[in-house]
Amino acid sequence: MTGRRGKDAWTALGGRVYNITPYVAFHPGGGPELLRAAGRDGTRLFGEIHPWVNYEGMLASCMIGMLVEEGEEKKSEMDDMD
Ligand code: HEM
Repeated sequence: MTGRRGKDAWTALGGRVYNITPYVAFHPGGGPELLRAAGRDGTRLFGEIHPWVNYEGMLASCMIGMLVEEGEEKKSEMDDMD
């Protein structure tokens, strides 16, 4: 609950969306620094600071899904059943 209005903070990295909330307290660069990427695509910011960090491994259990462009959402068969 470190995002805006008491919600979880999400970011996108390399085309994947992560809930970074559980990691905020552990980020070596500090919580506020990490949260600069919250609510947006953090790929460029991340790469400017530490491109060598293996975020895919570190945040594997925090992954939510793939980032898609607006209007690009794939409709699932489940929607048709509604
Ligand atoms: C979202 C995923 C992120 C992960 C998994 C992550 C992970 C890490 C790790 C492992 C380090 C230590 C690196 C080292 O000592 O070689 C670090 C340091 C740092 N991170 Fe991140 N980071 C993330 C995002 C960000 C973002 C978005 C920013 C800035 C906007 C940021 C800013 C920093 C800074 C400034 C340090 C350096 C701290 C120091 O050397 O004192 N990080 N991060």
